[in-house]
Amino acid sequence: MQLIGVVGCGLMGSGIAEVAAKAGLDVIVRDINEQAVDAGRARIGKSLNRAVERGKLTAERRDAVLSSLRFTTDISELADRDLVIEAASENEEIKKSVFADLDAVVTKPDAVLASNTSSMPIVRFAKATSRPERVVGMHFFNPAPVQPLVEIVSSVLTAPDVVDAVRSLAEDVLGKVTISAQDRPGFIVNALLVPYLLSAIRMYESGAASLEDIDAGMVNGCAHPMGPMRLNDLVGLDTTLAIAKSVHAETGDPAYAPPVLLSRMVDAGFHGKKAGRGFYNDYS
Ligand SMILES: CCCCCCCC(=O)CC(=O)SCCNC(=O)CCNC(=O)[C@H](O)C(C)(C)COP(=O)(O)OP(=O)(O)OC[C@H]1O[C@@H](n2cnc3c(N)ncnc32)[C@H](O)[C@@H]1OP(=O)(O)O
Ligand SMILES: NC(=O)C1=CN([C@@H]2O[C@H](COP(=O)(O)OP(=O)(O)OC[C@H]3O[C@@H](n4cnc5c(N)ncnc54)[C@H](O)[C@@H]3O)[C@@H](O)[C@H]2O)C=CC1
Repeated sequence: MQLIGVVGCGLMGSGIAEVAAKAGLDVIVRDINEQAVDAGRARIGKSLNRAVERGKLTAERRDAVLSSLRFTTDISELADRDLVIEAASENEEIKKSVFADLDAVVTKPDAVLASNTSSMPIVRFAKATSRPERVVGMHFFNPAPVQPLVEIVSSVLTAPDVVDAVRSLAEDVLGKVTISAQDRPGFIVNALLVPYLLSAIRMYESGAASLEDIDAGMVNGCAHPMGPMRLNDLVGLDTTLAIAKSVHAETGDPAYAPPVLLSRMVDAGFHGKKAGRGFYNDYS
């Protein structure tokens, strides 16, 4: 797998594209319009510049990585890819339509189509294609260049050789740690993480504690790198809401029900750090 496509260059797509390009792969990134493409390109450039400033990457290597990345708004440019990783917005209809489009344009019969969805059933995306056995979940964590984990999610239709191929790419080429998850709501990590993040929002919403105290509690009491309210902002509140809705719709478990405050924040356009404002309002 040398030729990689990434669909969506928001927070995760740009991070995944950066990881793949740094690993020496040829990467084409597709988003829906020039504005989104420009934002993704800028995000990757900023991340690579930061690595140069911190002495983790040479300027020459940064330039080589940037030149192995191409950006497009035309999905047909992904025709020759060996692997396409879908990282579009957490919306089932958008993702199904991306998979149907990929099925129509990606030509190699052994190509793999992967989804970075946080919560949605992989089998539904598989069924949007004529090759459901070639569809798998590759769930990276945010920020993708930093977090080691990739959850490999097999649907009931995924072929074993597809699972082996993406695991070996994630571990041997991208340098990630993998775990195997079944195609169940929230897979492994988010099944555990979502109730925690939503509980923090409920605690804040109830007036029981301030944002700062909730976060300071988990950072200083449990050695988390950031507290849950900052983490909600990092993930993106629109994405957090979509994940909660999706897992709650399937499980009916009240632990996954989105708090009203979360919906209102999204209604207001406060989508977290990426939008400059979420629960916190100190993002420059
Ligand atoms: C309710 C429903 C919700 C469910 C949501 C589920 C969403 C999903 O599907 C799954 C997920 O991804 S869940 C999120 C998982 N991520 C986390 O938990 C992040 C926790 N935070 C951290 O790791 C650090 O605070 C963090 C790394 C972010 C920042 O660390 P620091 O505070 O120490 O900041 P820095 O000193 O600036 O950075 C440390 C090192 O990391 C590098 N770095 C940071 N951000 C980066 C970025 N965006 N891109 C590339 N590199 C980045 C930074 O350069 C530095 O590297 P070193 O120089 O080697 O130390
Ligand atoms: N934000 C997070 O912490 C994590 C998110 N994820 C998952 O990754 C996926 C992307 O999330 P983010 O990058 O955070 O979202 P984001 O909102 O930052 O970016 C989504 C991108 O998808 C693009 N997009 C929408 N429709 C598209 C289409 N039809 N074709 C191509 N691009 C399209 C948007 O223009 C946008 O640039 C979601 O499935 C999310 O659940 C997975 C792990 C962590």
